[in-house]
Amino acid sequence: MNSKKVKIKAEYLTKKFELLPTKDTKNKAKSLAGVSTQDEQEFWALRNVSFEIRDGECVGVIGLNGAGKSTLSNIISGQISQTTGKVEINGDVSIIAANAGMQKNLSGRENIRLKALMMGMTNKEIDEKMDDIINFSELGPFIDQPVKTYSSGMKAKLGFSIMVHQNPDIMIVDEALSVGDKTFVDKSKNKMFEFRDEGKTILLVSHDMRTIKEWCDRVIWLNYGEVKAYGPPEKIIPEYNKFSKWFKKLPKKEQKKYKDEQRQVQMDYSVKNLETEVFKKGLSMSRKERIRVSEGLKKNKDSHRLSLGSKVLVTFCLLGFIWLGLVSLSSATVVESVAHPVSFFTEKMFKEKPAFKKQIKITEQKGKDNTENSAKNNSISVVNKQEHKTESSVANDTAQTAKQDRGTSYTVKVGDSLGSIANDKGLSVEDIQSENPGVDFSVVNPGQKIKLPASAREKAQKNKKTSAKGQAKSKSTAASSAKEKIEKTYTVKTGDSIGSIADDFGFSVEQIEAENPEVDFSVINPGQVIKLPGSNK
Ligand SMILES: Nc1ncnc2c1ncn2[C@@H]1O[C@H](COP(=O)(O)OP(=O)(O)OP(=O)(O)O)[C@@H](O)[C@H]1O
Repeated sequence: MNSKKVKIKAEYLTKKFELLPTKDTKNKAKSLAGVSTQDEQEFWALRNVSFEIRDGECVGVIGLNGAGKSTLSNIISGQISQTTGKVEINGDVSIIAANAGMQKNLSGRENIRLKALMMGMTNKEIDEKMDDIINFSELGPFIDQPVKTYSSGMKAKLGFSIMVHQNPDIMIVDEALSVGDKTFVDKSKNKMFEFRDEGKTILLVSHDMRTIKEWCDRVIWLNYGEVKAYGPPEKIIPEYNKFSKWFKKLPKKEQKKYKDEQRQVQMDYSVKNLETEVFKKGLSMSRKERIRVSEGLKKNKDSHRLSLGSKVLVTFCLLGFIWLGLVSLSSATVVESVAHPVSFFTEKMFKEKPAFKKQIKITEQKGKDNTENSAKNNSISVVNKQEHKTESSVANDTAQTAKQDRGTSYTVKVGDSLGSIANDKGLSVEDIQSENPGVDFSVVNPGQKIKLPASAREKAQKNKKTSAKGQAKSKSTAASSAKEKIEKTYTVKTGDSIGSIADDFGFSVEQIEAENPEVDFSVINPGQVIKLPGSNK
């Protein structure tokens, strides 16, 4: 038995991608919401992948383009999640792949800090290592340029420098060294040998069989998402080379046919197939083991899909927002709309909001005021304005009454009694009682709905309007007498003369002189107060 500690253990791993045939935004939106579309096609990039990697091992991952190598390294580094199965990782993982985890708009230096912080290093530790990382990367002044301006070799240099200085337990190198220049690759290889000698675990994804042979203790050969073989390089590499030769020798048409058939198998795959494969191989499994495996196969769902619970929650929130929107546009309150949804939709939703209605009424009234005012003299306009203002408030009152009385009911509020309601509405207690024959009015409860007699209500509104007009009239009289009082004296302003004052107020000069016998009107000064006669000429 191998005494070395397991560093990576993968069991019955699968990875399913949804393929969308078009870039249709409708399809994209559906996919994000977790709704499957008819056009959607499943593609199993990994199928039933199981292996173990132990402490200090360097394992190579090989296979044709599209075999699933990067998908596997991304699952192990935690960048994407598997669809089914289990991955056990014991230690810190760092991945270097072309573009892996680089922020394109940040500079090389900023990316170093970001990746190091993500690995749990402190700013002080990063500052101490920053110069070493930059020197190792050989990027010189380009370290302060945005990564989006780097060549693929420069990105690989930066990624590799960051990784070796992070000193992780498990290193995943995905084709990153194939793009660097020879000097850098040699330097990086030496560094990786040092790591391997320190007993660290390395997963190396490569098409270069020489490097795989030179470095790896074991090799995983992936073929169209499946593990075709797993073993020592001296056994696996010749098998793979033989297969590669066979494939390359096929006529183009045959190559295409082979690829299409394999891809079709990847599209037709399902968890059911996986279960059949697993249990066929594991006929000798104990019942307990079968249950454990079965659970593992169901456990991980696609992370980009919403669970049923999340879908319900999202739908509920959306409906809630729509409901609140409708309530804000209607004449009902949220509580009313929830308590009486049917009447909310049939009666309240399509009625104008009272506040909106009130606004229109006031605007109309203002327009009326303006027309009337322009036709009358100033003193009358003051009074008229007061009267109209009062009528506006009657309009407001009426709108408010209409709001309360809309339909035929009134909702009892805290502190209401039958008497107070009757009083407020300008009705008699008997009016209300006769409109609600079955109701016991000895006790009225907040929230209780009572009917209001329609005719009496109109009467009440009329009464209210009349009394408001009466109030306006008396206010107008009061305003006139106030004006008379004000006009008994006049304070002389700059530019006034006895003649101009007499003209302005409709008196003769003699009348003013007679009212002010003590005043010498040959000179009058601004600020001087003079009496005005009691009546006009
Ligand atoms: N996000 C995705 N959506 C749909 N299909 C995907 C996605 N990512 C990868 N695939 C598909 O999964 C399969 C495996 O891809 P992967 O990149 O793992 O292959 P690979 O072995 O690393 O290839 P290469 O040697 O060319 O790098 C491919 O057929 C690829 O088209």
